[in-house]
Amino acid sequence: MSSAPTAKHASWAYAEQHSGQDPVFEAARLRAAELGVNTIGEGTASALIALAAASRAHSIVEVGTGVGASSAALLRGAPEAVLTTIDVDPDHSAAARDLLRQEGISPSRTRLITGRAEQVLPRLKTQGYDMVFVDTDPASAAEFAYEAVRLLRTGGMLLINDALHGDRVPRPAVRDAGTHALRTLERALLEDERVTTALFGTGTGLLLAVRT
Ligand SMILES: C[S@@+](CC[C@H](N)C(=O)[O-])C[C@H]1O[C@@H](n2cnc3c(N)ncnc32)[C@H](O)[C@@H]1O
Repeated sequence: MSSAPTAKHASWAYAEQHSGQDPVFEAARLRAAELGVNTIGEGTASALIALAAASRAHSIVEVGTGVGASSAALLRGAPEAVLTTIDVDPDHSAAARDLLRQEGISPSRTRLITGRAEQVLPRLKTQGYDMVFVDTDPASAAEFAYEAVRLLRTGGMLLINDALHGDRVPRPAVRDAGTHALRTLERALLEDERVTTALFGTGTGLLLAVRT
């Protein structure tokens, strides 16, 4: 028997707070509010830390640095990793640099690229990476995801943030372009024989595709 929607929501809210408040992610949230950009919540941060730790990643690519919360989470989980992170907005890259300093990450572990991911991703090495995290806008997520699958080694993980676009993707009546793009991407990855997928309700949706 399925649980009532309110109980489901309470479970989701409880899971989001599983790891408790963290000063680095709290600082990220405040900086993101100042800059008017979204950032990951505590639930997504703890998922990224755990998945990066499980993957024992050495090389990670991130699309959508923002204020650097997800960068900090990925590098905290994978202490041996070097992160290549791309953002088109120099103010966001600067905020991320500050946050990573606060997290105690050596600058030698991050390659912060200010530029459009459409131009940067094609230059990165095929099967050269253990993880790719995509956190930009829904319309471009599909394009970046296809590039990301090319970048991954066998066993590597692609993670698409905001894969449920808030709560829009599960509601059939919602048909805006971004929601449609994310539904199409979910189906495309499900049918892609190079990966195996799982869709988590963490944060605003986290779609995982593991390169087989
Ligand atoms: C939701 S924010 C990322 C939040 C970040 N992952 C965090 O946890 O703080 C999305 C970011 O994607 C960047 N962005 C949007 N389109 C882009 C593109 N085509 N290439 C590179 N960055 C892009 C924006 O400037 C913004 O900083």
